[in-house]
Amino acid sequence: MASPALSAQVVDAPAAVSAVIGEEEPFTIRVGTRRSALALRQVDMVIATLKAAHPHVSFEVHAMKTAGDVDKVTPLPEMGKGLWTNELEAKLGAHEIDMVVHCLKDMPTSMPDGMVLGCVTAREDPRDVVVFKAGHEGRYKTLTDLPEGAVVGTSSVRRAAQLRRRYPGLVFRDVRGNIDTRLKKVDTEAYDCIILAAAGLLRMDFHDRIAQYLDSTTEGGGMLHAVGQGALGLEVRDGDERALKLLKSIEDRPTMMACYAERSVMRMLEGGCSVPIGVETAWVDGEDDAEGDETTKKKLRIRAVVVSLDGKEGVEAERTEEVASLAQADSLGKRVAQELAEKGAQRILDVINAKRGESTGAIKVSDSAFVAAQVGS
Ligand SMILES: NCc1[nH]cc(CCC(=O)O)c1CC(=O)O
Repeated sequence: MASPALSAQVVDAPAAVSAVIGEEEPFTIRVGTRRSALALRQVDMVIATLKAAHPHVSFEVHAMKTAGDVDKVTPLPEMGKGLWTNELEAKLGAHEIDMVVHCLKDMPTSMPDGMVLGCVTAREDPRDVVVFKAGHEGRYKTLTDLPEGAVVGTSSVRRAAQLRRRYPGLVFRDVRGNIDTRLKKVDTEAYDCIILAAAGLLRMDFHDRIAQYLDSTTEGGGMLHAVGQGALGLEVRDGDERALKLLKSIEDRPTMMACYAERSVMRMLEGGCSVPIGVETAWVDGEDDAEGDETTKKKLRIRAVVVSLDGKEGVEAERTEEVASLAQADSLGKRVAQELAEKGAQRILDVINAKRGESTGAIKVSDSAFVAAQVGS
């Protein structure tokens, strides 16, 4: 990516010079986004990065509400897939916009026909965090400090189920709404703390509300974050080469590969509905070879867990492999899903499906599902 200083020089150059150095014709990209403060902040960040690298391109923000923004009552797992994305994708398909900036974690793991995940940008901290009620911070530093019966706000089955497993004395209660709403609710309603993604809080400058970061190494019982959490996914129409080329310049390849692996695990395990699955990926040093550090291959380590709704059962898997392409990231994810299935994830998913009834469709991890999964979809 060009540095902002270099880009500024290109902008200031006379037209003739621009032509000589191959500067392109100006054009406009219409960028779709949700209307929440976080979504708008994210779209601003993406546009700022794109503009720095491509000063000849203009950007227009088209903000709109999605089903997830409108219906704040129906439990999330019952709202089906694409509750944060469908309306935006319809506009993209109708050529009313050219690109959508999503929280990658809100994007279904299979892309609709005619759309592609053009790129994933640099990831914010992917971890979940604990935010205590204002005034509680003095008394409690971590979840372990909370007394029996303390109320934890989260509407995420993944979060509640993992934490129930580690902290059976805590009570879990739904909390919905944008970040501001949830922070207000923890302060004023009957919650002792809430669990949120670090990424949203950090992007909205609420650093000071973060009391504890939760990950697999958390003392007293950690948890794994959502697939794609903390990353932004930029979606465009398949075949829109101009937009795709633009996105390539701001892609973060290691993040994109890690997220492909995470999404692949989830895609293999889900059927008609969402699965309480946590993941954690890291690039770790591979074997040193004779050439020394320069050629040391980085390996991708992925941990994953599938938990039962009551938190009583959990199936975990971990693999570390060399990954140098999106297809390899995808296969790593499939192997992790296969391992989870072999260890009993299917039993947990069957119970969840039975509870949710027939409307959501059954989850089945079968060999045919593995074969049918599209690499890179
Ligand atoms: N719709 C929920 C949602 N989608 C993305 C984020 C956080 C930001 C991110 O993961 O990139 C959140 C809020 C939360 O989980 O606390």
